[in-house]
Amino acid sequence: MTGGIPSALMPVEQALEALLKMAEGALIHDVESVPLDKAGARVLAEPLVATLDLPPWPNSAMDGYALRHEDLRGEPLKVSQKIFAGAEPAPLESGTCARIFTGAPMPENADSVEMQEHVEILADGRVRFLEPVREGQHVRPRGGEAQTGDEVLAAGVRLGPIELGLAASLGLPHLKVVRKIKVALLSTGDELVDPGQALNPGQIFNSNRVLLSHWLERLGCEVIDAGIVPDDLTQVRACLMGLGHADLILSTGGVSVGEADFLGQVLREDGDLTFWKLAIKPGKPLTCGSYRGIAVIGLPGNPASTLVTFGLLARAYLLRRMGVAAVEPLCCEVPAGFSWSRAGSRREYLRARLEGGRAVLYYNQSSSILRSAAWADGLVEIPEHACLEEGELVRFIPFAELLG
Ligand SMILES: Nc1nc2c(c(=O)[nH]1)N[C@H]1C(S)=C(S)[C@@H](COP(=O)(O)OP(=O)(O)OC[C@H]3O[C@@H](n4cnc5c(N)ncnc54)[C@H](O)[C@@H]3O)O[C@H]1N2
Ligand code: MOO
Repeated sequence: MTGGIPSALMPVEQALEALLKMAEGALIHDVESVPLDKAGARVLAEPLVATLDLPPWPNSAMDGYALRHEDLRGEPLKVSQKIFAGAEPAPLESGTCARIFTGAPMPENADSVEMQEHVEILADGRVRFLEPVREGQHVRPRGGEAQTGDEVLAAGVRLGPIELGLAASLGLPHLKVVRKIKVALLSTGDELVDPGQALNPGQIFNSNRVLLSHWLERLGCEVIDAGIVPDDLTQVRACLMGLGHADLILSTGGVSVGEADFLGQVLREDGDLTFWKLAIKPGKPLTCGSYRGIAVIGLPGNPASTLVTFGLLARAYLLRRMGVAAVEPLCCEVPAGFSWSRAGSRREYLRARLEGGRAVLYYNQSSSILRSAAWADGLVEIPEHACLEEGELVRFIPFAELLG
């Protein structure tokens, strides 16, 4: 549909598919090595392969006594050594046990551990085992978590606290990650001023810029602040021309049909339009294409429209460009704590909170209201042309999934 103006609204899945295809055609291939403590939110560029066995030696899972199972013949055992975590134990003398603590290496010849709560210490210091001991119990075997050569994380995984902890457990000080995608962030609108400036008649504070720049950083993007551009065709065009060093131009506002909506006009007239106008509420005028070879996503300016279209569509595009496979948020189905009789032709995303396991709606779902999202835990999806009875299951997409 490049260059044309669509008459029908594009379904959300189709727009997502088009965005992911665009992203796959322009994957970021540059790789850099970053220290572990700077690797949060980055995307792993190559599989993470274990360079050692984890754990590197068998060790005790309990505070207690290490023994050789065949030495248990009903008689108490003498304690021949004490082994703390970090120690290098001597081989276990036959017919004895070793005092051992959680995480301490098992001595050679020992194959089982009994927890200290299940033994009795006799007056002469020997240990009587009060419960049957299963051979191998409470021993964490060498390589039980990973063996040398195992792929523990795939390329394209996003590095969060868990993945970084895993890399640290393998002793890796640096990780190879995909270069951050450079996103030029642009706000359009004569009415906008940034917080800290005086608010003159007719003006409003620019909330989209801060919302998106923090969000982009959480997603591992590099933000290029392209400022606020007035509603002026020449200036919008000049601004886009000046952003040729970005991987993506992400704008808000100016994509609807008003006389001052120039972002969309520039893209339609002298860029390449991939799509415009989706069957989504809020967010209908979402515009996507490229300008002089640079990808452009034009989010609608209303704050809740910006939030929904960025969270459901632009986020997936950005992650996929950095090679992330899993770009869809995990969602669940919950009973609706409301009924819905306004079947619409656009798929609707309502800001909702979970209360007693049910989704309840913020009382004002206007796309101009950001407070609704601050109140909510996530978005409830109402399919096109659907009505709902209270208690029916609805799809719920937690903000926690979208924001990270
Ligand atoms: N005749 C029609 N009018 C509108 C339609 C339509 O189909 N026909 N669509 C409406 C829908 S839906 C949306 S969404 C908006 C989107 O308009 P734009 O993307 O062109 O955005 P603007 O007109 O520039 O702004 C909309 C609204 O949002 C405020 N805004 C803009 N930028 C920011 C910002 N950075 N921070 C905070 N608030 C911002 C702006 O002041 C407007 O109130 O169009 C409808 N109109
Ligand atoms: O799509 Mo608009 O975002 O309904 O307000």
